[in-house]
Amino acid sequence: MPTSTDTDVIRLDSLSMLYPTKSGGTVQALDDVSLSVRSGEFISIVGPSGCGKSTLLRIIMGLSRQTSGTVTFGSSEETHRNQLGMVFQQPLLLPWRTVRKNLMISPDLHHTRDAATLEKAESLLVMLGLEEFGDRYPNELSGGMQQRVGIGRALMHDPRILLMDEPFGALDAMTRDQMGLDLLEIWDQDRKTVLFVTHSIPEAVLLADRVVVMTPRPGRLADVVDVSLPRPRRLENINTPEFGEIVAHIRKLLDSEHSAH
Ligand SMILES: Nc1ncnc2c1ncn2[C@@H]1O[C@H](COP(=O)(O)OP(=O)(O)OP(=O)(O)O)[C@@H](O)[C@H]1O
Repeated sequence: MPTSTDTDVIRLDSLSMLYPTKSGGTVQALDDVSLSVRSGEFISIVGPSGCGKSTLLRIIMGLSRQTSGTVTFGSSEETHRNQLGMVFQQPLLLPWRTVRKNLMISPDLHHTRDAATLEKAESLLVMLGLEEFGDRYPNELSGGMQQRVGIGRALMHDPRILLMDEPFGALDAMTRDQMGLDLLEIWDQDRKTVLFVTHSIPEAVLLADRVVVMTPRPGRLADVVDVSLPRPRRLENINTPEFGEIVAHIRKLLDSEHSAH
């Protein structure tokens, strides 16, 4: 059981997930995952392919229902969904809508378009460095810019918690590094709580306060590693011995879990 405090925004208690298979059996994706996430924390989640990282975010988001265990938001389980924003690996933009109108998808769907939501979209365009591109269509943007729109869309309703599932996985290495730093800048403005899934250990360490390391399927928590490097973080941090030590420690954890299976 995780130790809970007043500032916890998400608490996972003994989460397990079994998926039914077509042959009538089951696949266990998660096994007894417990974690407390504090308000404003940036948590990265790493683990081998198929260990249940996406499943974990989908359960928190409410897109999947766990087989057992509980997810608690703040002090209650209710009305949490509008506190959550999710960013996927593919930004899933509507190609026939401009950038501005892609940001407005949710207000348009929920008939909440008003002066405040339009103003929010404009301020996000500025924050994301896309003010020149509001009237452009997704196919006129680079991959990094498209992903920025995806992040903007998740931020439209000002969620307290941002769930990010390999958001930079489809980007080239340089764009990816820059996007990580941009994300930290956005995060620094109002310190949302972030859960960030990635396959890159250096990216996980560069961004996070803590890195959750998962075992191969069924995903359990191998360890939760503190990253006490000073902020603001910069790419130069990657070359420091402290950074290298944390990365090596996580790599070792993943390797030992891999060989134990
Ligand atoms: N809807 C589903 N039905 C059946 N099995 C599923 C379903 N979704 C995921 N799984 C299985 O559950 C396990 C965990 O999948 P999940 O996508 O959560 O892993 P992941 O860690 O995010 O993987 P990756 O890093 O490759 O994206 C996998 O074995 C996968 O095949």
